[in-house]
Amino acid sequence: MTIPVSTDAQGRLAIGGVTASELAREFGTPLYAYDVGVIRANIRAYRAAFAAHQVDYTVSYAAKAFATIAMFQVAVSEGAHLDVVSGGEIVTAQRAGVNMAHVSFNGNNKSDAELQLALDAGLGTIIVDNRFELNRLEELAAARHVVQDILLRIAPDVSAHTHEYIMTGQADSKFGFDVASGQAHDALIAAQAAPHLNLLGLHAHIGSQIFAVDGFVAEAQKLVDLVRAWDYAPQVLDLGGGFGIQYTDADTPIPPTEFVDALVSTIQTGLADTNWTLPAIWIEPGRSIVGAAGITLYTAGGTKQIPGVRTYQTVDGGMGDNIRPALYQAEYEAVLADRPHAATTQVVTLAGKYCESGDILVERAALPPVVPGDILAVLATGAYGYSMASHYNRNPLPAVVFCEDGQAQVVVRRETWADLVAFDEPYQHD
Ligand SMILES: Cc1ncc(COP(=O)(O)O)c(C=O)c1O
Ligand SMILES: N[C@@H](CCCC[NH3+])C(=O)O
Repeated sequence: MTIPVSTDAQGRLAIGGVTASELAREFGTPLYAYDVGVIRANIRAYRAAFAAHQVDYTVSYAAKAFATIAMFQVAVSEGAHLDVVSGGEIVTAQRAGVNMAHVSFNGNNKSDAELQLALDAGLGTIIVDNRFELNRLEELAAARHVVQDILLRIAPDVSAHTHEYIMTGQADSKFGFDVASGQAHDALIAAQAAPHLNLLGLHAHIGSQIFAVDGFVAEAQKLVDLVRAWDYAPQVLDLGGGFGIQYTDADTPIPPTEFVDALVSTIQTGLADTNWTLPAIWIEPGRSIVGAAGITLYTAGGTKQIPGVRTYQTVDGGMGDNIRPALYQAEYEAVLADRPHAATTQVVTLAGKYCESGDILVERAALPPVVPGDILAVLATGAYGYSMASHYNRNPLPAVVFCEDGQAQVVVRRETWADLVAFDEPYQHD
């Protein structure tokens, strides 16, 4: 195991000061358990990194990584703003009591209903992705006699080193205005001329789970070059999210200060010889705020040993609560909750309970002996686990519990089998 874990006085895995196996006993499994202190520390680290530069900045938590009322409350209590991508995330923010002026709205195909909700809710910034949306937003804002602050999302044509499906900044992307064809410049002119839109600046995002600082430097430089070429002094440059975290020993995470220092210095240096006010620098981290804070607890089921091939160790969850291994070949580490530091004696494949051969949580999990009923913990599942969960095979979604200072609180209740059929209507055909 390479990921550091906390333990209680008996050496058992602890989450926010609560013993993991006790969480499992009290709240059942599968269970998403979060150490709230880690979420707070991650937000503080980004904010401190910016504060050290004395620049105008905003750290917006990218809600898509894990969107619940409780999470939004914690994020804003630490001074983070929020970046949302759907009507559902906007309504969750409203229910969490988030100041809507601190919410930005991303997305490549926002519906009319979502844009209307955003305007009516008074969202601070809408990050306009394409020309269709720019025109539509102007019409909707005009109908309401409001002026909406916007950023233009630019496709920065930076190919980040990450899985193809989570790479978004290259030119051939469904996101943002293309620069080379002149679409981005046309959008700038149109946005500046739109009476009900107030252009604050530009946005870009290069992808997710990125470790190399150079991708972010290239992205910041692209935006700097662009605003210089356009002779346009932006009030805001938003560099998106995508900062990588450690899932296994193959990952070498970079501290927030390194990313932030590189972004700030690229923008400062790049604009040093202009007489412009330095734009506010915004970022939108999701995974690096919540990923390491979350652990999924499972109850071990039986094993299947195939001599000379492998041993499957089953658990009571799987691809319905964590689709990332099946979708991106994502890797995780697992520990036995009551003996996280015990010597490992076997390498098993941690398999879920879903009707799918690809329902594997950890391909090669080094573990001590496991017996049915043991609690297994998959580490660093806080981002894109719950938020990408599904009801596949009609399995209910697990509960989410927040742990802090030795206290545990359910913040999303466990679904029941009855919940699963609650929206179904019988078919009546005469
Ligand atoms: C526009 C935008 N901002 C922020 C994020 C958050 O990314 P991450 O969770 O990797 O920090 C994403 C997801 O990749 C995104 O598409
Ligand atoms: N959901 C992806 C990342 C995509 C981020 C959204 N643009 C993951 O689990 O890694």
